[in-house]
Amino acid sequence: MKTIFSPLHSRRHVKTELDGGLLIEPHEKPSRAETILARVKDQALGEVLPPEEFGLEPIKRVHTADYVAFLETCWDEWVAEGKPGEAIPAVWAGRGMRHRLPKDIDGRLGYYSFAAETSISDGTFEAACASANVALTAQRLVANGERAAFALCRPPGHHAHADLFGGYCFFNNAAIAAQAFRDQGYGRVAILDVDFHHGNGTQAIFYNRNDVLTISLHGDPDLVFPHFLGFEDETGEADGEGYNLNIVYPPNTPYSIWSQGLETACQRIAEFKPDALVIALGVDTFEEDPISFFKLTSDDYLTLGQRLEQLGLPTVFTMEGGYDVDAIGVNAVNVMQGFEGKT
Ligand SMILES: NCCCNCCCCCS
Ligand SMILES: [Zn+2]
Repeated sequence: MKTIFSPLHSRRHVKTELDGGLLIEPHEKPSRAETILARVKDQALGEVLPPEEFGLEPIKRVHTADYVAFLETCWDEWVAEGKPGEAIPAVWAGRGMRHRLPKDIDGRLGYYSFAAETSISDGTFEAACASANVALTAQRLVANGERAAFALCRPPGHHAHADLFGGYCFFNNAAIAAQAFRDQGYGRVAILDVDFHHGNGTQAIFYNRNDVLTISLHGDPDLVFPHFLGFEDETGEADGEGYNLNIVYPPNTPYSIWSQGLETACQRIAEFKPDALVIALGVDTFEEDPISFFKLTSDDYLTLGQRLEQLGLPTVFTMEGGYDVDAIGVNAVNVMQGFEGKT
């Protein structure tokens, strides 16, 4: 299987993440991508290719032009205001307030985000664009005949809404790849999000559409991020009614239970008969993940890959979460190797 990787991921190098009232070293750190790349090479998974440049148009098929423009300039605006630290949103429109775009950078950061753990500094926009190009290059390979391709995306994307960043995400790489399939004539596309956290952005982007089926298996939002979306009664709206599926699990869920949800998801996908499949691959479902609470083992990712291959679809994997950096390479590449038949 070919892997798409961009060294420009390292332009995303923030030094802070607001967590527990402290500014900690970010969980979403450059070594995540480097560790996965090393494992890809160590396992000779296949060719490693740089992304092609697709520009901002395919990104704007999913994200609003004003949001993209904001991400491009917000760091410079922040610095121009003489702020001493990294750009961190700290104020939002609460209940009864107005969702309008203010002029001030603090207001604009709040308007275009939903969480405060995702700092911005120089290079974030460049890295986010490169990550989208990685996903679009993998999509193009699959559209040109590859059975599957691994988009080694960093920063991740599945928490990003059309005009909101958060959860370490800026551009929704999985949604951008799915929309590219649609724009190239693939009538129906399924997105399966197996990250520990709900793919709130992906759900929101396609929530009123029936041409893209969105499914997510994740930790109970009553207990974990993103807290305010991802419940099982969210099934889509308008034309999209019945085309969103959330499967929620409690702490300490092992693969033997989680895979029952995977089975439900695979059956829904088979029923939908998509022309292409995008897997939003987070491996923060791992038993040792520092910010999650499922109990999947490294071998379970081989089994997961095998099951996904049985769907028999052209498949793009977009890398999402996974924060046990020592294990992320084995866990992510196990999915690809399982997909290719390794047991
Ligand atoms: N105390 C940890 C809070 C983490 N909040 C953001 C999680 C984003 C996961 C992206 S896959
Ligand atoms: Zn996650």
